Amino acid sequence: MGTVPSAVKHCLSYQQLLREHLWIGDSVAGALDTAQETSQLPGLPEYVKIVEVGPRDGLQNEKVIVPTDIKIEFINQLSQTGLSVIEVTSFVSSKWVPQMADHTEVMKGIHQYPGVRYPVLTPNLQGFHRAVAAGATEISVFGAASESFSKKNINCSIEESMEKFEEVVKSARHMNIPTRGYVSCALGCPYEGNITPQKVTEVSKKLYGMGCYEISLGDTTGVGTPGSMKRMLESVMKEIPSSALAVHCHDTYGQALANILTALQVFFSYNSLYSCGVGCYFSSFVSDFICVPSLSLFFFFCNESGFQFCLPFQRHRS
Ligand SMILES: CC(C)(COP(=O)([O-])OP(=O)([O-])OC[C@H]1O[C@@H](n2cnc3c(N)ncnc32)[C@H](O)[C@@H]1OP(=O)([O-])[O-])[C@@H](O)C(=O)NCCC(=O)NCCSC(=O)C[C@@](C)(O)CC(=O)[O-]
Repeated sequence: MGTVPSAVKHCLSYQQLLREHLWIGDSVAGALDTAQETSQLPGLPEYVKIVEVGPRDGLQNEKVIVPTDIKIEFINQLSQTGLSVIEVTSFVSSKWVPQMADHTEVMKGIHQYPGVRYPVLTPNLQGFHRAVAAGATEISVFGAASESFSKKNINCSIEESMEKFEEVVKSARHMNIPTRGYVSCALGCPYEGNITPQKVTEVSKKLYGMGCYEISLGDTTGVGTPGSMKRMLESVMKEIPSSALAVHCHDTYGQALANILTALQVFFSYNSLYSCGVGCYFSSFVSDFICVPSLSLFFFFCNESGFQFCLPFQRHRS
């Protein structure tokens, strides 16, 4: 893809880039289009769903508070790119995550495009009720496979977190609100180091069992490798159908794409044998959009230096 910024390659397939002629001349695009559009790489999914989490996972780490209207504009522009799911914000404590203090304003302020879903993070019932009051129609609870990370992130043990999530999922179900579940530290923990695939499986199974429709397995600090990704997924897939799994790979050490490729291959091989559907996330680093919010969204991906965002994928097989 020549000089197309690498972060852009993370979010669009080459077919989509060519089809929409974003930077590439019509003649080149046309020539490649016919030959490549119909072909599918063997051993890889035909379709991948991207769930954009930049407005939440990216912005939550920004040191300078991003103005609410910029966040809303960012989300509105993302909505026009063809994404089907955009994670908007988190209903967490502003003492812990000041960047998300405007969750209600952001949720109420965005334009909700038809066909796009806008989930938000809710760690407990308090967050859930606030999210619903702000108009959220899909939520995510977020646990961890590491005790230390759970305590530092949401101030409770894994077991306590499961009790809180159970309440949230139950309330959500009564209101016909779908819930996703995150499992952080699926490939390693910043405090404990190695995390066993068995522990990831155990936590994932609990979240799935309580009613989360999809489990997103997070390589929170980007320490994963294709080998550890494969081992972890093979363990989790013994308990949870791959159609209900996603991966969320931070690109801290430049391994996200390799890890995602591995996840897609593992999901594909299982799907070929069994049923359908996969999911995976990846993240990248972006920096420019805050400075140039009025430009086309894709200009925002030019520099790989700023904050992080994640793009979950999901595949459907016919
Ligand atoms: C979980 C809590 C809220 C517990 O908060 P807490 O302080 O531990 O809990 P608490 O229940 O003892 O409550 C203490 C105070 O917090 C308030 N409170 C209680 N709940 C809420 C709420 N929902 N929203 C707003 N306020 C809340 C509550 O009202 C009370 O207020 P006070 O009486 O002191 O004034 C807190 O620890 C927190 O906000 N943590 C932040 C977690 C977070 O957002 N982390 C980053 C996202 S997770 C992530 O990035 C990983 C992921 C998903 O991306 C996947 C991956 O990469 O691996």
